[in-house]
Amino acid sequence: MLTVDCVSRIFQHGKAGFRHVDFQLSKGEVVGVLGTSGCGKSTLLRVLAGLDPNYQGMIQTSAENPDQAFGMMFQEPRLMPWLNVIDNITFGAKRASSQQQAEELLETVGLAGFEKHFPKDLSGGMAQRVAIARSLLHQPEILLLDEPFSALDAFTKMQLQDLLLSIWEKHDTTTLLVTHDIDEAVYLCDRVIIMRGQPGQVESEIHIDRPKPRKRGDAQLAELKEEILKELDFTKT
Ligand SMILES: Nc1ncnc2c1ncn2[C@@H]1O[C@H](COP(=O)(O)OP(=O)(O)OP(=O)(O)O)[C@@H](O)[C@H]1O
Repeated sequence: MLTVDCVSRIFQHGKAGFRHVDFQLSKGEVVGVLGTSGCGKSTLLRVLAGLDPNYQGMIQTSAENPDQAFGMMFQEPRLMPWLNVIDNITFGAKRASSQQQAEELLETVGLAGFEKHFPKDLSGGMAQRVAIARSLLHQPEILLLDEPFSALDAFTKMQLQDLLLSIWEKHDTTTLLVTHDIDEAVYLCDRVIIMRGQPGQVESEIHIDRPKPRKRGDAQLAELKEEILKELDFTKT
């Protein structure tokens, strides 16, 4: 569970990344964050992940061990080129069981047998699969995804979205997904938070009450997409 209570990030000279953000995530919930460029989505994820401690407000999780509160994945895989796949996944891990867990995760993401490959030998989609495995290694309470598939081609993106769905089904991982892709949000999320403005604030929330797995062409998802576009002020589409 995650509670974000009146959180703001003010940069030097009083410039705000985002302001007075409030929301909650329940166990196993997948929540999307949508908003126009510059409204503070990435800044918010950085603050939640503990990469930027200079925020105001309160952030609370139910994780007993703070090191296990968040796992993070970015738009690009951020693998270390001099380490093979398995060493990239276990890099920095302290537990003796990490090696075996990494091998299991590699199988989960469809890359069994690629343990000894180096990042230069992987496609963009394969590298993001490794990044997914790495983000799950310490069994985080909450997964933070910052536009994880936006650099991938359409087919690879759909494969990885379906991979996330199967991981959620198995692990019930609470997830916050920042995306620009409204189709992705309505296909994957239980709820979408809409941010607007500069500095950004939470403007509204839309519940995607459709059973999973969903059909990408579902007419009700198309209606929800329309609703989101209206909330974002793209009324002509
Ligand atoms: N270190 C910083 N110092 C000053 N301003 C910053 C800093 N980091 C981000 N900002 C500002 O905070 C605002 C929010 O940026 P952020 O990257 O979080 O937006 P975003 O919604 O993720 O944008 P995009 O969708 O384009 O990725 C922007 O106006 C940005 O210029």
